[in-house]
Amino acid sequence: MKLEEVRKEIDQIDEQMLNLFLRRMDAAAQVARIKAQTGQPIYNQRREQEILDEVTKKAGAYAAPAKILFQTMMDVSRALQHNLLGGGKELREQIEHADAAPLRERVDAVIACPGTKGSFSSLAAKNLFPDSTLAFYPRFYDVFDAVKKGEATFGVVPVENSTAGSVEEVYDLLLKHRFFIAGEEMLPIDHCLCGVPGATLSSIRRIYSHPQGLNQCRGIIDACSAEAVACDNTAIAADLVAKERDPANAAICSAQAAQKNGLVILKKPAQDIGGNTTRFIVISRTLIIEPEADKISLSFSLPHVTGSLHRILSRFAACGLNLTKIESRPMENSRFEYLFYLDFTGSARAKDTLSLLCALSGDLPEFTFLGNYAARRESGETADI
Ligand SMILES: C=C(O[C@@H]1C=C(C(=O)O)C=C[C@H]1O)C(=O)O
Repeated sequence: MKLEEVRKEIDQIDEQMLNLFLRRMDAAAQVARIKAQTGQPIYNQRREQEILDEVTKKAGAYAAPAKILFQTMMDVSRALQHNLLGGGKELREQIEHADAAPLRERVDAVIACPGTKGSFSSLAAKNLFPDSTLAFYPRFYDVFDAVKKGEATFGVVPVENSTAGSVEEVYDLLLKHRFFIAGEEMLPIDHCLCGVPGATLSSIRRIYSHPQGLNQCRGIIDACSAEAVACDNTAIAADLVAKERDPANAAICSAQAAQKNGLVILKKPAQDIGGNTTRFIVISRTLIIEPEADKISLSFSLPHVTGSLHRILSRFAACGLNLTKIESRPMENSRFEYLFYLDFTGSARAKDTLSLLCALSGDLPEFTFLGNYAARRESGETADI
């Protein structure tokens, strides 16, 4: 057979398959109506397993791909049923009625930042909320606590750095509190190695910073043969070095934090890799979706079943949503089970995306919609505060 002939055959098969797929979806819609009358849940694991066992048995050499095909068909059949029965109604209402007032205009807001004046998070906060009041808390934990208690309207915390990777503690706190993400900021991070007046590169024996700062500046720590000492925050490290007045101590922090504490800069930039950038998020107890929101964050857990993550991701891809970040964190009180955290490009107000989110909220264990906000593609200026 010639290529053209085989392709003709494939076209015919596709047409038949498409018709059968449409019939299958119509049948699933009928099942949904019956389930609504009888009060049965949409998901029937036993029935799906029976179908998959049968497919695997009959598909011979193509058992594995046939299984993927049928699993995907059942995923979309369930999604259709969730939508027909108004699944994720609460989420739909929450998204449709979300507050859309821009962050920049919230002049009465109090913004919780980790560290003290000059911390990188506070520089990011100043860019996001130029006219709001900043309140400082020692640790990321305390920032989340301040937002929880209502002491602060929002919190600004770092989530990832281009050199050192994710700030895992922040992901864990986010997944524990299930706060919304209302915005993000990216800052170029230029670290300084600084000490008290009189300190030199050769007098340094201990270098204080947040673990992220230490990880971004391994080269200079090794060059000084110094001990790396972890602190809650880079600006707190600067404060500590200033108070101890020991020329053997140095801090890795922003130039602003060095200046505020009267420290002298021994090396700038102190980081190993050029273009060092950190991404920060705004955490909020209430859902805020600014009009230009184009990034969606969510989390869920998954059963340890072959292909379960792939199947979810393929549903996002089918909706035209591009995955920009995935993180898995161990779940509390369970061994080697994970919560997945995902960022996608997209607007939750777009019809198809909203339907997908609502279907997933009914389908996935521990599903949480974490927000829809304006993605930053370029780094903001490092503000002076
Ligand atoms: C269609 C049904 O609903 C769901 C979808 C299934 C499918 O697409 O085959 C199977 C079981 C259910 O999880 C059903 O219950 O039959």
